[in-house]
Amino acid sequence: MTRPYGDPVRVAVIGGGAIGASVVAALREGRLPGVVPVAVVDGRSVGDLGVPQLRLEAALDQADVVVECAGQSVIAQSAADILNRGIDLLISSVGALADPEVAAAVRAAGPGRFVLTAGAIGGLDILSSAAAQGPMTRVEVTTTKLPATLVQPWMDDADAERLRATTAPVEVFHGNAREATRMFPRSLNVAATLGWVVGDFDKVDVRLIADPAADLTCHHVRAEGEAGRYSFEIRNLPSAENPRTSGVVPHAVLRSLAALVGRPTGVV
Ligand SMILES: NC(=O)C1=CN([C@@H]2O[C@H](COP(=O)(O)OP(=O)(O)OC[C@H]3O[C@@H](n4cnc5c(N)ncnc54)[C@H](OP(=O)(O)O)[C@@H]3O)[C@@H](O)[C@H]2O)C=CC1
Ligand SMILES: O=C([O-])CC(=O)C(=O)O
Repeated sequence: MTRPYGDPVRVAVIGGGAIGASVVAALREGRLPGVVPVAVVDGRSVGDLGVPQLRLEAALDQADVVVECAGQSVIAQSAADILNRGIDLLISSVGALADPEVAAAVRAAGPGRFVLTAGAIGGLDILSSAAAQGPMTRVEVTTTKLPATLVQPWMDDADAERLRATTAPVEVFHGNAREATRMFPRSLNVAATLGWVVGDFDKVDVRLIADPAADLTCHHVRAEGEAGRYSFEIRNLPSAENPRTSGVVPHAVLRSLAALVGRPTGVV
């Protein structure tokens, strides 16, 4: 969307939960000068976040940029439409792009631009550069979270209860990033982000561990290729609002938003 030089960048936030509410609050406090929140969109009432809660259509009428922090269905259902309207899109639910049809539709849409936030992890810059130098031969991530945060609607009651009650670490998933983010859509977007960065969701080997002692959420990334060998261990404090999500994620989203609107903060 074209806007006169110097006009504020208007942001609609989809998802007024742990990430979205923090992003709206930070923007209202002026964290990114010249970037203003104009609407929040959510399927349920989010209370008073200081901006109107609108339906998606009404929010898009007012927005230069959409920040998605709701869930993968929003990307599957609305990303192409948002981009086709010339609105830029920042994606948190990166796992949606592990579906080849969704990824193709998003890549083909425009003139709006889309970017993915690094979210809960880091090191994606060097992995992206390394994958550009030559194919990665090994990409692995082991994520460890509190058991209750990993219960899924597809689990039967007995399995869900066993998971909640576990007193020792237990592996709940081992497979590739495409399958990982489909089975744990609100917990393994990081695995999909690694897949996107190295250009192959199926190459990323993902282990998900439920650990009752995991006061910090851990993402241990190991990768190897022609360019070198990499290992990062990230330990994030879970969000107080939603322990499934790392507390740092809204700050990553704000950092990505700064870059998207052309005001990157230092290291990019
Ligand atoms: N890239 C990364 O590193 C990370 C990405 N994420 C992604 O961000 C998403 C949001 O995280 P978080 O803020 O912690 O989650 P929350 O559950 O706290 O908030 C999400 C909000 O979005 C709402 N919502 C869900 N689907 C839609 C929809 N189709 N339209 C409008 N509103 C919707 C939810 O409503 P309801 O509860 O009724 O569904 C909820 O109010 C996660 O689901 C995940 O996909 C999260 C963490 C890290
Ligand atoms: O916040 C995190 O640590 C990771 C997460 O939920 C996700 O990747 O979906």
